Amino acid sequence: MASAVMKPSVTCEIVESTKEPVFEVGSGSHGVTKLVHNYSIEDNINQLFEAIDIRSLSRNIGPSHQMGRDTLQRNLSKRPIRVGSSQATGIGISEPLSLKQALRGLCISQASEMAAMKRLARPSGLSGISEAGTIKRLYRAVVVEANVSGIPLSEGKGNFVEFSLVPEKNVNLYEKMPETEILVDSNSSAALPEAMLENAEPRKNIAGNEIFPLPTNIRSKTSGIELDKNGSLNFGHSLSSTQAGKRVLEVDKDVSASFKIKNKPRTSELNPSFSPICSVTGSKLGKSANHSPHLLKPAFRNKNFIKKSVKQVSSCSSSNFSELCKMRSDGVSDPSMTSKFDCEIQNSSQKSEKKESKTCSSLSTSSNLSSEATSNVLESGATKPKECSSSDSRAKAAVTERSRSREKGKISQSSKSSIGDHSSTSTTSISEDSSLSGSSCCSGNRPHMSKDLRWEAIRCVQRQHGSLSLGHFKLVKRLGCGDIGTVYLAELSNTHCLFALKVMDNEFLASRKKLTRAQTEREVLQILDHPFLPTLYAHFATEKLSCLVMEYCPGGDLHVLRQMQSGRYFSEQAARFYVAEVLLALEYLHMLGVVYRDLKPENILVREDGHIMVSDFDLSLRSAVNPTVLKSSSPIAEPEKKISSLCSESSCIHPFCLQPSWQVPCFTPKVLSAASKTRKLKADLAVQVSPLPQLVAEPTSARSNSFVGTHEYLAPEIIKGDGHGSAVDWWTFGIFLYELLYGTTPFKGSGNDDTLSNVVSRSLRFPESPIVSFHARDLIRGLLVKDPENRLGSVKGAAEIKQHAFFDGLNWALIRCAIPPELPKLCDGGLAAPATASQKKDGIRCSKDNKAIEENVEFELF
Ligand SMILES: Nc1ncnc2c1ncn2[C@@H]1O[C@H](COP(=O)(O)OP(=O)(O)OP(=O)(O)O)[C@@H](O)[C@H]1O
Repeated sequence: MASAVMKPSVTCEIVESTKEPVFEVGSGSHGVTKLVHNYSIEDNINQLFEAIDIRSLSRNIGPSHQMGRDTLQRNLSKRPIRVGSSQATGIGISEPLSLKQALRGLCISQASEMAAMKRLARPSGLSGISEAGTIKRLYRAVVVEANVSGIPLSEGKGNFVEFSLVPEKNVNLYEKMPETEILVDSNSSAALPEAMLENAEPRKNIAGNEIFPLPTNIRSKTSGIELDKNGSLNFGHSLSSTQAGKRVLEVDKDVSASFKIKNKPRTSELNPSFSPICSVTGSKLGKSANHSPHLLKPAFRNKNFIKKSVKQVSSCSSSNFSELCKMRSDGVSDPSMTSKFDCEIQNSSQKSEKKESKTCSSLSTSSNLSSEATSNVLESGATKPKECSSSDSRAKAAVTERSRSREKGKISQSSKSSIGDHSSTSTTSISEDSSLSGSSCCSGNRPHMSKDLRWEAIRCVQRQHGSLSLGHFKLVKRLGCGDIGTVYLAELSNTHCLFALKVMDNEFLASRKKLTRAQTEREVLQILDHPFLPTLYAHFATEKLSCLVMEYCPGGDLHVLRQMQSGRYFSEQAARFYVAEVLLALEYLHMLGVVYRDLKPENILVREDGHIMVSDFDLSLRSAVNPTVLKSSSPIAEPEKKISSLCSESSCIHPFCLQPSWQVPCFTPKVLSAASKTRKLKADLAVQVSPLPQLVAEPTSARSNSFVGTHEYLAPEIIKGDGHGSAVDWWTFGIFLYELLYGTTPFKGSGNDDTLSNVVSRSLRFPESPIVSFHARDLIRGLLVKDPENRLGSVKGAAEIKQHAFFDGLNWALIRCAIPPELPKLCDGGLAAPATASQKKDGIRCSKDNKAIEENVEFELF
């Protein structure tokens, strides 16, 4: 019986095995292993590794036995397991050097892919990671090309042996989050803007999915599940919809530069009966999933679940979008499911076409709008929806539930209004089509939302009815009204798909010279595809009305949310989160050549999951953008930044900070061969790092003389009429941060004129209370520099601002997966914050609106 014996000599040899005969091992200083039994290759390789293990162990057994025992213990605790075994009793790998020898010729990329697959396949609670260090984290699974390793193989047994090196120890999941990875669906990953990916290095696994390292304190947005500090699972936040506190101030500025202001004063009182802030950590998602009829983001990638859902799909009525939508809201996100949906939808549309709409498409028939009335708003040539005898009871129930869920109360209104004057603009207008007729689905080339079933719901209606019209929507409630139109929560009939429907009166727009604004908004919306910006699903127009079908954002806006905070200001942490997301949205807009110009808390809507959505683009300035690659200044020029960026924090944001666990093994195998080496590399980099070039895509050529914005947010150069460009967004960004932190804007005067003069001439002051960190104040100071040339962000745009110390430790690339600040409790249905008396009227007015449309009387738009 062959057995392996460790010789306490310098050269270790594997001589014999006391167990089952596996190897007969040749002796000698080289320790050549000779295969004498035709056991499985797995066993052979395992044995080889045992031998390596033993050999390396023996090296440690020298003069001190104690040392040898310690090493043995250490190494035992790192033991990986055999292929296919769930027990940690297989091969032992003790030292990186031995491992390197043994694993020469490994296919590293395949190894890491398999590691990722295996980790994902394991129950999360068991995904502990041993202390074996970087090498074992990244080499958990390897494919050994046996012939490269010098192991003779039996013919016909194949040349590959798969090893799984998995950790044995279960550890606190939360602690080990930095070492885990998130699987991002290949399609949705495309949604990550490049700016957000600058620090994370995704790699593709076998399935073609991109894998990103997952740092501490993150959750999977797709699953909606997050981990608290104890490692226990919480469900995603939901926030009540709060359209109420809109600072509505209608401002018209005619060509002659004077402007009329209809000021609806901003009351700063909240209804005392409104519930104070309370944590929603817990079961919110489940609740909102039940009550809120709008679609949730794709959820779990759970095989079983998907299978089950596929069954449901195949058995569901092909014409019933409700089912499809519901299933999507239940979390079906698998691409295969989408194609399945597509098939079903295709079939459904074909079938229903064949049946000449005799079978109930009921897409518009259960609408509140009567067919007679809808004929008024149906565009010319559109097929008039047929009457349907049976309405969708589930849709009705959902709507009833929603209307029941409207909470009562009173909320403050904002006095900040947007001033829009394009009269003197020198904007480069990029217009696609200005015709106000026809309808269009805007799904083209939008990877971020491509899996969203709402696209298909709209397409389905278009297929069935030729084009989309107002008659296909049930208006659920009025969300609010702006300078150029009124926004409704609307359900695409019979689909459970909710949208924000912005309805604009063409005549009104023309008479107030606001057609350009409406057009700008549509054009900007059409090019957006970003997690923090709204999706435009479709737009259509009649002779009388123009409509934008947008993504509905149920969480209200930051102005209202701020007033719900104690002290009416956000904590610094919450403010940092919101401004960071806004910054990414602005960065994306600037890259598209869009200067936003209307940043204020009122325009920052909160999604159900607590992340933000920047809205309202009618004041945007569009221009060409010239991306420039700027060479960073030398590390000597910015010693503080560079060195501080090389910190030990796993969530460091600085592009120069190379996190060992974030390295892509394919490119840096040597760096990752041992934790100590990585540490050394990191230390070396602190000295040697050479500056990387930076991509700057600021629309620096954008110039305008328009007097646009909101008084308290207007940049000095706008007020002075000096002409302005993208730097105005960094000014407003400073005011925005100030308001979130202090609950007021810095230059607010007793009236608008006062405010404007303060903006131009008064120096920036910070109140003593609340106490705000130096970094936050420093950032505000940098942004609120009156001369736009010297303003932070004016040279390198968002990239400059992102590097400010206020954002230290923030993971830009994965912020959309970060846990948003706690939100006030959702009211039932998650649709609305407390309704004001006027809102209560709105509820009634909603139905009146429909009536108004029906009767073609003055539609309450403005
Ligand atoms: N996608 C959306 N989801 C939910 N609510 C929305 C959405 N878009 C707009 N709203 C709400 O509808 C209201 C009107 O929005 P709109 O953008 O038309 O006007 P505004 O913000 O006052 O801008 P402006 O007057 O500058 O056009 C706002 O209170 C806003 O909160």
